[in-house]
Amino acid sequence: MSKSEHARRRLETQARQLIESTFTGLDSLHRNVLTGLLSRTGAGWRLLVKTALPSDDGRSADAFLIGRTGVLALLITDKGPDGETANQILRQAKERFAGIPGPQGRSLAESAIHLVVIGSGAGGPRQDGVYWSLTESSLDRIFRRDALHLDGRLVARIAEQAERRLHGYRPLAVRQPDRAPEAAGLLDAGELIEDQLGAAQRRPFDSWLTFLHPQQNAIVKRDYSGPARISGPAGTGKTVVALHRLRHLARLSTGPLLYTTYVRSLPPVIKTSFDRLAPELDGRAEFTNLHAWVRRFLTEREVRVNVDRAQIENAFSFAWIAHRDRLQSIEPNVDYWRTELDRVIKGRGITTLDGYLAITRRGRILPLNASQKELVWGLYEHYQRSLTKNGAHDHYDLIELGRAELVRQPLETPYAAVVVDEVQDIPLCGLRLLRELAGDGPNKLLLVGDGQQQVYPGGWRLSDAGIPIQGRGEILKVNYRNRAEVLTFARRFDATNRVDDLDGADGVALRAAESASAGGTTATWRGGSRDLPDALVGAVRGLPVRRDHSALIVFQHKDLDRCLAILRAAGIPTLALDKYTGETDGKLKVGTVHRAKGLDFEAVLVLENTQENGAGTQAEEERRELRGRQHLVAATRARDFLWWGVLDEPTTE
Ligand SMILES: Nc1ncnc2c1ncn2[C@@H]1O[C@H](COP(=O)(O)OP(=O)(O)OP(=O)(O)O)[C@@H](O)[C@H]1O
Repeated sequence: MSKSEHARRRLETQARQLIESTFTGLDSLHRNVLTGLLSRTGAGWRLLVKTALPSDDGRSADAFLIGRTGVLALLITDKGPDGETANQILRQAKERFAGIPGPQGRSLAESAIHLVVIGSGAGGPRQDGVYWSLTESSLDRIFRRDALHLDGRLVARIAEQAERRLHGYRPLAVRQPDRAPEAAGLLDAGELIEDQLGAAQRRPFDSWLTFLHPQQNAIVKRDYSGPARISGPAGTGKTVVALHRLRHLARLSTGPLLYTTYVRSLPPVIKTSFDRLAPELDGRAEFTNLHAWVRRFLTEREVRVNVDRAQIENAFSFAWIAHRDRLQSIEPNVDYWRTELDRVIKGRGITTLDGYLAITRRGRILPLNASQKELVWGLYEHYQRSLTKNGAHDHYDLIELGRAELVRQPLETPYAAVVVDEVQDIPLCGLRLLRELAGDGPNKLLLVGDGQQQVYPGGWRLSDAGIPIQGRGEILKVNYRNRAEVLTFARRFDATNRVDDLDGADGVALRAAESASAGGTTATWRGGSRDLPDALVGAVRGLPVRRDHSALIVFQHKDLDRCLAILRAAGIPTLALDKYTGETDGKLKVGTVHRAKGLDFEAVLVLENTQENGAGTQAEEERRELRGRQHLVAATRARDFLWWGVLDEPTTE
């Protein structure tokens, strides 16, 4: 028998003896479960057991377990409680625990308190939405390492308060006789090592799963009579609040839930976080990007779509060849007109020249008069004709087809709640579809975003999509992600004169965000392409945190290819951000800023290429502004360490 197995058995024996001497007449289920839980107190878990056991009213928790997964109210029974009883037990638990003060002005969030019902296993583990259902044999799932997110000090802080607040419960603990009391009191050996590793930066765990700022907490629970919006600068916990709220709404409803966004890479990572926050909701919430959702929906409805990149590119090329002479005299850059077509005309769902003549082209610097707009319209018509002739659709057509189908026949089982993250990058037609999908009902639609982080050009206001927010707009201001030095660095990209709250009113810029975490490190490099390999490889090898908690972010595909070749030659393993799901795998994450949106990493390396920062036409002016926002997004992905490289030599290869 291994040493650790031996130690475990000893703790179990101690635990069994203690349970048997403390409670008489317990049934075997209670005895076994309490023994299993109590033996974990030797590794730092805190257990409080109802003194009245075995007499049981079934209307309050049998025990509370506090540990690195947060706070669990436990009911040990073979008969799962009905919804009303479960809610009552959970409510009681929340009353006792919620508001326990935590670090940085935060407090224990109601939504972080779990109800776990443990039975003998007849029905197998089951997720119910209100409670997490486990069996004696699946009890270990509570202690899974991927669910841990609090450090020992926070556990001790909650437990201390809990002991004061809980009447009718007694703390029980066992301890390894041969271990130093201070170590045995908090963590097991593996956890201790992990704690020491993390101590270097002292933010090793995701305490957002448990502690929220009072303002964040209020938004989680607020009752909105219609669509609501959360905005605020980078790293202020908008997504964190949205996830807690999704969980809160799930407990109050029965239907499916949807989290969606424009970016493909974000939903899988957010799903991993949500599964940790709400294990009891397994499968009830769907995490998918907007286009993937629409594709699946149209397939289910047997609506034929044909989105083919080559056909889209061909259609545009032919239209451009036919119209470029007229358009280049207004603005020579083809990308400018492509953006006009995509984000202004198609993205806003405009299908007539009159419609185009009537709109204000928000976010576009170059003014166009009516006759110039007519020239652009020629380009659009040519493009659209080519697509139609070939039976092809572009991504905007896909969204419009989805919306038309929803209008024709709404979903059979509507979503209980829809959360739209990074909403600033969703085209207007996408917003209209989402409104159709969620409806205007109370608490149905939550839009989360920050105009300052828009990485795709083109602009709208929520009112353009017919989404009424009046009085239901929230702004978060405390930045929890970026340590002070990183935040100060990122602020150099905050050149915006005015930040919109997504609906035409004033928002809050990054420069006005309050910083919650001191410290942090930044480093810079500037040089030519010949020196880049040494600089980049040196920066990766010198990262002060684990490589798989770090990312390299660039702004163009050609820089991505260049960096990947350098890293490959140096034998540094990488994972494309497109494939990242939030799991740790030993690899450096690599991708463009478009794939890094909404994510965060302990360390971030950014490579900027000055060739991109051209000067001259108004199109370039607009692109420079966009690039500034992209730089801001890239810099604010870093929690503790930011390396900013500037490549400023014309490439020779
Ligand atoms: N209440 C909290 N307690 C601890 N950390 C928090 C809290 N809220 C947010 N954070 C930290 O800040 C990070 C950023 O949160 P989140 O992604 O929700 O911000 P955001 O406003 O959506 O950012 P962005 O707009 O830049 O994507 C989280 O990963 C977490 O580390």
